Amino acid sequence: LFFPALQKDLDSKLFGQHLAKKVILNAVSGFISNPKPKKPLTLSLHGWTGTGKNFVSKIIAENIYEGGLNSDYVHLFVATLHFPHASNITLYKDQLQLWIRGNVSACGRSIFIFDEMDKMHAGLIDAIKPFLDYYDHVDGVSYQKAIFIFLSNAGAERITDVALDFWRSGKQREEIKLKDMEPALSVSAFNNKNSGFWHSSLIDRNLIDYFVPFLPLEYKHLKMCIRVEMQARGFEIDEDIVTKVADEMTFFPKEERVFSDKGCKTVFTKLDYYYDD
Ligand SMILES: Nc1ncnc2c1ncn2[C@@H]1O[C@H](COP(=O)(O)OP(=O)(O)OP(=O)(O)O)[C@@H](O)[C@H]1O
Repeated sequence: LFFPALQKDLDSKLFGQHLAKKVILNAVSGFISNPKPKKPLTLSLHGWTGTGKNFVSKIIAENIYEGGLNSDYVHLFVATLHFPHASNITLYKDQLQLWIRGNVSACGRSIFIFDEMDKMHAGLIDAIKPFLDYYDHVDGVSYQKAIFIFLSNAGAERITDVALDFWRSGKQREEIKLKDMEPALSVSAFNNKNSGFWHSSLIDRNLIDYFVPFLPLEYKHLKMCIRVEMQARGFEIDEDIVTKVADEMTFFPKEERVFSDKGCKTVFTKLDYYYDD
């Protein structure tokens, strides 16, 4: 495979996401090794909160640019932070287009990450659409080497249902295939009021290259996240504390308690309690 460093990072750092790992590795290494892509790479990452969507985006960025998210060529937009007021949409739209254009003119291989896609105003999605398409140039600028990564919780409930079905029938999580997730990531799934129909306008025009499902995380994955954090803080791994922190998290569904409802997101603050001196 073309991108051994990315593979190594995903294998060692990303827990419990065999589907996402595979799709992302193929998509990114294929795209980077293609000298003349016909359109920018567009990835849409879906899943429950705290399951690794931002984390993976960071790993991708770090493998392409030194400094990762801090690189001048990597841009992160968070809908509620950068585009908070619906009344300013026209302004945001112009700014966003100028910004994307300016950055891609300076570096063709710019990376744009849009977090909270499901909270993004439809007008803003329209504003980025032309950049995602199969055009050689848009006003003299070629966007074909750029990478756009969209993050959202859209489809998360359906992804979780599929994972739960597998769990209930005693099958291994790793047996879940991409094809099992197709219904969860289909146009109809996004067309309900909860996930917003932002997606259908991108899907209809085939502007998204890959839909990447993130599975809800289990107890054992939380423990893995906690161990990583302990080591990062320079502590020996203390399995007693690992268990205590993992036990403090809440799991769903109520009866079976299989999946963490915050993913790995809050394990780190819970750890503070044990190392507060
Ligand atoms: N699958 C995972 N493997 C390893 N670490 C993970 C995983 N998922 C989450 N983490 C850890 O938890 C932190 C929070 O996860 P992250 O921000 O990636 O969640 P997210 O899926 O983007 O959530 P949200 O939908 O709420 O934005 C990460 O920075 C990482 O340290």
